[in-house]
Amino acid sequence: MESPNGQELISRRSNKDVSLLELRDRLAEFAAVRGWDKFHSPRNLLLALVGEVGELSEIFQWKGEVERGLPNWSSNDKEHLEEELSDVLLYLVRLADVCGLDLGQAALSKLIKNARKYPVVKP
Ligand SMILES: Nc1ccn([C@H]2C[C@H](O)[C@@H](COP(=O)(O)OP(=O)(O)OP(=O)(O)O)O2)c(=O)n1
Repeated sequence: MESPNGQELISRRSNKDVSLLELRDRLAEFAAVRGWDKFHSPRNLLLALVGEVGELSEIFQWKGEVERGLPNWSSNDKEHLEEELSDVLLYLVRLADVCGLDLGQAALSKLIKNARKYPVVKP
């Protein structure tokens, strides 16, 4: 079967909330069925993550300040950005998983810690 193109992938999207646990499990399966589990060590995943952050940075490099919502970007440029953001997220989720950590719970705890550190200052 032919692999779907970008437009087909976008039209298949639903409004269903995507959980970190679902991404974690889909990534684990993706690696397992390809025999890539052995390559997904914490260090390798960290390096892959940093590489993808570099690719993400290239999109913004030399552009000057960019308006929120990217009103002047083409759909191709937005799709490219979505892909690089996704690569970063996917490697991050996978890294947390192979480290045996629950990223969603950790992020919630960190948000609470941040709120305590930076209390709301009323004018
Ligand atoms: N050993 C690997 C290789 C890839 N991936 C997955 C995670 C990323 O979402 C994506 C990264 O794929 P590529 O290395 O092909 O990177 P790009 O998609 O960015 O391609 P390119 O670097 O050609 O732009 O594939 C993975 O899980 N494990």
